[in-house]
This record gives sequence, C-alpha cells and structure tokens, in this order.
Amino acid sequence: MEVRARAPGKIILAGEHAVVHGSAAVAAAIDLYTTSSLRLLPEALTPATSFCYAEEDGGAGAVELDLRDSALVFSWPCSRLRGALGELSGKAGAPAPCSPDKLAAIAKLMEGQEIPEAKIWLSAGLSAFLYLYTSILGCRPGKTVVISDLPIGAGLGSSAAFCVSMSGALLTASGAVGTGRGSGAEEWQLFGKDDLELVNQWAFQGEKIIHGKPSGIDNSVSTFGSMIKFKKGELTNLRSRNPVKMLITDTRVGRNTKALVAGVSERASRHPDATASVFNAVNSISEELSSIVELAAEDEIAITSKEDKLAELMEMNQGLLQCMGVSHSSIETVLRTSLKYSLVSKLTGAGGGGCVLTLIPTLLEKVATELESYGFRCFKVEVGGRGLQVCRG
Ligand SMILES: Nc1ncnc2c1ncn2[C@@H]1O[C@H](COP(=O)(O)OP(=O)(O)O)[C@@H](O)[C@H]1O
Ligand SMILES: C[C@@](O)(CCOP(=O)(O)O)CC(=O)O
Ligand SMILES: [Mg+2]
Repeated sequence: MEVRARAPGKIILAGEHAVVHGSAAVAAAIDLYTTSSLRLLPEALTPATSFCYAEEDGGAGAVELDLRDSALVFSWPCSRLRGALGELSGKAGAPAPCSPDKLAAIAKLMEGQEIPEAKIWLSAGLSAFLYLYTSILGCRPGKTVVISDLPIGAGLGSSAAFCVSMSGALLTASGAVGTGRGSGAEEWQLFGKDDLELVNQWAFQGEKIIHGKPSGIDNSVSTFGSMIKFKKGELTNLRSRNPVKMLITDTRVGRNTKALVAGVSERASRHPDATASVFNAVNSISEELSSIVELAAEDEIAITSKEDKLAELMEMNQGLLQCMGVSHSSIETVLRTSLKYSLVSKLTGAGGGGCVLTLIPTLLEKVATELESYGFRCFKVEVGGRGLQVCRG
C-alpha cells in the first residue's frame, strides 16, 4: 500500500526572524505543495521476499529516497542503517529531539551518497529524512518519492513542507495517525487535531535539523493551514474575512535559512538593546496586522482602508528586516519596481534573496511582466488554504 501526504508552503506576512526571538508573526498557507509518497516493502527475510533485495544489502532491503525534482535517488541498505544507528524499533508517540550522537551517526550515513556539489544543500534535507524515517519506522525497508511545487531555499517554507509531508506519510504508514475527516468522494483527506499535533511535533524536530533554531511557525502553518498568528510556540487561527491578495516574486537568489537566522542572532548578541527594540516593534506590527486581517470589511471603502493599513505595516516590517541585515539588492529591485506601480512589498521568509511579497489590490499583470523581465519568477497564489492532507492508495 502507498501512503501519500501533501503539505503546503507558506508566506510570512509579518514577523520573520523576530519570531525566533519571541515576537509575534503572521503566516498563511499557500497552494503550492510538497508531496511525499511512501511504500513500505516486506521486512522479514523469507524465501518469498528475499528475491526483492540485492545481495549487498544482506538480503534485508534498503531505505530509498527519490527526489524527483532534482532527479536524484539516495539509498541506504537497512543493514548499514542498523550498524550506524542500532536496532531501532520505531516510535509512534511524541518525538524526542535528535541527540548529538544520532546526528553524528546520520552525518556518517551521508558519506558515500553522491550529492552533486551544486546541490550540497540537500544534505540537510537528507539528514532530516533519515532522522524522521528511522525514528518513526525503525530500519524497515521502504521507498519514498518526493515531489514539490515549491522553489527550494527561497523563503516559501520548502523545508517545513518537506518535514510535514514526510512526517505525515511516515506516521500514517506506522499506524500512529489515521485518516480522519474527509468527504467520501475526495481523494485527499484531512487529519483530526490530535493527529495534526503529533505530525507537527515530528516535523518541528526535522526543521531543527535543517534550520538549527526554527521558531516553529513554518511547520505549524504547513500542518494546520489557514492564516495564523504565532508567538512563542502558541498558534492562533486568524479568520480572514476578505482574501488577502499577494504576488510572490522569487528573485532566484539562493540563500540558506540556517545561516541567515544565525546571522540575526549574532547581530542581536552584538547589539542586544537595539535589536530588542527592533523585535519589539515587529511584535507590534504583527499584532496590529493580525487584528486588521480579522476585521470584517463589508464595503469598498472599508476594504481600501484595510489594505492601506496592511501595506503600511508591511512597509514598516521591511524596514525593520533591513535593520536585521537580511535584505538583498535583488529584494531592493523588487521593492523599487513595485513602488513604480504604487505597490508595497516586503521580503518573506529568511530573506537574503529568495521571495518577496507584493500586496496587490487587483492582479496587475504589468508588474509581474516587468519583474519577470529582470529574470525573477512570479507566482500568483491562493492564500490561507488547507494544511496537511493524506491519501492512501
Ligand atoms: N523537496 C525537498 N527535498 C529535499 N530537501 C528539501 C526539499 N525541500 C526542502 N529541502 C531541504 O530544505 C532546505 C531549504 O530550506 P530553507 O533554507 O529553510 O529554505 P525554505 O524553507 O525557505 O525553502 C534545502 O536546502 C533542503 O535541505
Ligand atoms: C526566518 C524565519 O522566521 C522563517 C524562515 O522561513 P524560510 O525557511 O525562509 O521559508 C525562521 C523561523 O521562524 O524559524
Ligand atoms: Mg525553511
């Protein structure tokens, strides 16, 4: 049987980086997904099953990860996993953080995997995969295929969508969570709250391996969907009465969240008082933005004033992100270009390149066309949709 789980990427409307330091942030799911499909293979070495496995695997099979978008397949013989990690039985309950010893053993398991130099950043994702797989299922043989609509390492939460979809597929295959709600005809089904909580906890541990010090906002919004306010691990669902329309521009300048988050923390330790004031200002922006999003706006005038306020708050947040040192010349190009059309933009995610949000009252094809003429890529997305969904086939 195959289990498929898909989890959305996200945009952060306000509060990235500051949220790592305890400020509030506002994020929403977008309709670009990462899908993990998992097929478990027979475990026991019996005459009936051993034909499936190669001799060099000791006849015990392998754990395989097929990253379709990168056209790369990685494989670890189960015997090698057992040798490195011990006899793991797999765990259905709440996760324990990955110990430094396990992390070191996982790093050794990367040796011999052929990761092209240009894609060396994938090793963090592979480590998160091995941690999640072996912790949840032990060293059982299986094949996982991952496909994603999301640009990787661009601020749209691909790391979280990877960890959430993977945790969803693994926990479903282990029997720890089951497909709950979902109307008969629908292929994709939603989990109940407790199951989502469990998936989210595992995904957070995976994010820790990729990000170092994640706030938890990305995995939470990818798991639960919708639009949320997030502060110190606490999540509040925001009921957005009118759709928020955003254009996303990927500058295609590569960056790495772990390094950017560490850079902001270093700046904070050099200038603790100044950065505390910046984080505090971001907190106020996120709080105000979340209350504006929830305001009912029945008439045109109310909608316009709501959008003006959102735009002003995003502009202020962008200025504070510049204070944190995470803007980039490509981001500034998007800001300048959108301003020509009287539109406001801010970076989203960790910055340093990656994606920029532009608040659009109505979709302006002209801005997108001009931005694409600089070599950037534009996405028009639905904001605030579903979180994790699973299907068995
Ligand atoms: N589909 C995927 N397959 C393998 N690894 C992935 C995938 N998506 C994300 N990752 C991992 O997450 C990293 C990108 O995460 P990050 O720097 O946080 O950027 P973002 O989350 O904004 O895309 C990649 O370098 C890789 O290690
Ligand atoms: C910078 C940060 O606030 C968001 C990072 O998002 P992304 O990985 O760049 O999509 C970090 C975090 O909250 O964990
Ligand atoms: Mg990330």
